[in-house]
Amino acid sequence: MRHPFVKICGITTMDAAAAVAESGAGAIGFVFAPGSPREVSVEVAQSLITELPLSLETVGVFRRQPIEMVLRIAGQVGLTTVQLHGGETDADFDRLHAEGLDTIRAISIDDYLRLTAAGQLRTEDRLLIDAVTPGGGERFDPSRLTGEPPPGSWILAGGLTGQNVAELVRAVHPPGVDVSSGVEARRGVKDPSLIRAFVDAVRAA
Ligand SMILES: O=C(O)c1ccccc1N[C@@H]1O[C@H](COP(=O)(O)O)[C@@H](O)[C@H]1O
Repeated sequence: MRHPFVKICGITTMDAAAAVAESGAGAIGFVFAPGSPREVSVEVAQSLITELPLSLETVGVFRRQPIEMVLRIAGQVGLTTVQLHGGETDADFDRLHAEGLDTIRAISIDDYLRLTAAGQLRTEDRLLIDAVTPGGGERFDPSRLTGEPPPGSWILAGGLTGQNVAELVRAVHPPGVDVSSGVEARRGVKDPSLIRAFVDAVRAA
């Protein structure tokens, strides 16, 4: 069986970045959203990325920030991928693609179901489906997705941990999973052993 792709988000230190690289995860996320307990500076993200294997997808997470700023930071840091959490337009995604960036459109489960019912969901976007408050460790009932399986290589997020991810993978079969607060020793501080345990749990599912 093919295991889901794993993204570990909110990395701010070298020991956590090394744990992500060694764990076999497919992507590492850096949060540039002001006010987040995981916010990282351009300089720190640059220094972490230079130590990472080229095979790892490097994702910048942004929330309601101008697209010019997103593009500037992506270029400075050397990101492969941009994850947007609201305020973006379809034209913003087209612009990012034109600049050679991959994208992830983060969307709450409520908005996903609403847009799907209205026939307004862009099916070409790689979706990250989350609860309502990103990075808050909040979960949603995965059975809400079973009637409306998302298109493409979508990513399940929201309150995942090394304890619950295997059961969710078996129940929902997401192509990808994403974790942030569920691999933290305390708010905003990653625990390398929890990162490794999370990836191991996904592989054991
Ligand atoms: O982590 C944050 O503080 C954050 C801030 C702004 C936008 C997104 C943020 N986090 C994203 O939330 C999901 C799920 O996180 P969790 O596992 O429930 O804690 C993840 O994609 C983070 O990138």
